Amino acid sequence: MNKNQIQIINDINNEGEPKRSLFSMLWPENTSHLSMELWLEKTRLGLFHLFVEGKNRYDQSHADLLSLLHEPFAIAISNILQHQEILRLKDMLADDNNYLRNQMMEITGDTVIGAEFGLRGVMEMVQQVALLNSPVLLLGETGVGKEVIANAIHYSSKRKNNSFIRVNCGAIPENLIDSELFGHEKGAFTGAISSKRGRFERANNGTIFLDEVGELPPAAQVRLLRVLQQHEIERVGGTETIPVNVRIISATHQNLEAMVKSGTFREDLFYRLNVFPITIPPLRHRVDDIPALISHFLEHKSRELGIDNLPIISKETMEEIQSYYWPGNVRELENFVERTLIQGGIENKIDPLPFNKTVAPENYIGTPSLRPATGRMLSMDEAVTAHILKALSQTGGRIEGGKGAARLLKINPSTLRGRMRKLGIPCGKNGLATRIMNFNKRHS
Ligand SMILES: Nc1ncnc2c1ncn2[C@@H]1O[C@H](COP(=O)(O)OP(=O)(O)OP(=O)(O)O)[C@@H](O)[C@H]1O
Repeated sequence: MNKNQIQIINDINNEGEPKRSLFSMLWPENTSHLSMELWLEKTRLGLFHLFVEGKNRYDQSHADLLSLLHEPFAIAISNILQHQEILRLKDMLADDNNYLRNQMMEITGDTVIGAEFGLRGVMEMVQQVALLNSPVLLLGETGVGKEVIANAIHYSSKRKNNSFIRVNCGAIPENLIDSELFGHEKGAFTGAISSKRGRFERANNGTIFLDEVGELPPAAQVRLLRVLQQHEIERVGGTETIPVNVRIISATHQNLEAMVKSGTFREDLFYRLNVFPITIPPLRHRVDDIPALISHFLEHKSRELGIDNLPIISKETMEEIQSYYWPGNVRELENFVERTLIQGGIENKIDPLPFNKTVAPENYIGTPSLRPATGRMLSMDEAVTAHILKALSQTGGRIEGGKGAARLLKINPSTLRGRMRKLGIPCGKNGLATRIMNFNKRHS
């Protein structure tokens, strides 16, 4: 260090202002001082000050001795400051984490629309499995709410105060999957300028959500299986094994069983993931949830877009919306609400639907409602008719066979036909479709 940075003051009265006034405020007049500035690289860390009673007590030899202590003192002070900064950042991070977790709870955990109606069965299964550590496999078409349900499981589990880490298995390039999932050490490959924790390590003590798990390439399937069996990972380029305690929720819109048969998905991995499968029904099979979903999205989206007046939806428009096929499920409905708000929200009304109903497959015949619009009780015949029509709509009008309505209703196909005749439900598809539409009009 530069010796000039140590100052010897043997008599305060020889110093100029404001130093003299400052020193006389802090120390008695009859004192000598050694003052050393502490620097680390180009950062001034502070001032180290020694004083002793009596004038003319210090000389250059004392200054030289003190200068030997400059580096250790500067390093010690710098460490203390860095430690304090780490503690401050840690507190800040914990606060941020809490805040974000609460936000997540608000967005997802608390807002599973349809939890009491169309998703009731799903939510019952969520409650059964949430507190256990068993892997869960969420099945369902795109946009049905698999991630929403994964969140609900995590936030109802004992792991809710730890991380929920989502991995979109289909969105990570194949050569980066290992490093993304398991992390890497510095220098493991070109571009690995520092070591990095993978998603499994980040999810430790929490939950990892493997979305689109059917998209995992074969090599990554093998490594995932090893983690599931051994509960430990190895970073890319690392030699140590790191234990991880992670709950696995996976999801797919694909038919994994068919993929196992065709050899594109490992059978052993399938059985490990498929411990507790939950199938989330498509939106067209729970049309009674649509009004609640629409008001939920209207409220959220209008807040986001800064639109104050919520549009009023007429009964006819709601019926039209409910009879649509919704191939993109809840996500499509959410986008539809946003688009409608942007286009017509200011006029305070929902314009005629901008979509084309003909996208529904030929055998789609709509889903009847069991809820009478007027609030009156349905007669027994009406309720049975609605129930049969609902089953038929789920089976695409099919009565017989493994995927037929009779199997769904646990009765003989001939008994079902008899009941349908008695209740005036036509058996041919065209007549059936009209019947359901009419029924919906009367009872939705
Ligand atoms: N029951 C629900 N209540 C409230 N919002 C929902 C519900 N289901 C889905 N959503 C919303 O719909 C959108 C799509 O849901 P999500 O991403 O969970 O579907 P997904 O099945 O995981 O889709 P993908 O198969 O494409 O990954 C999200 O914005 C989500 O918040």
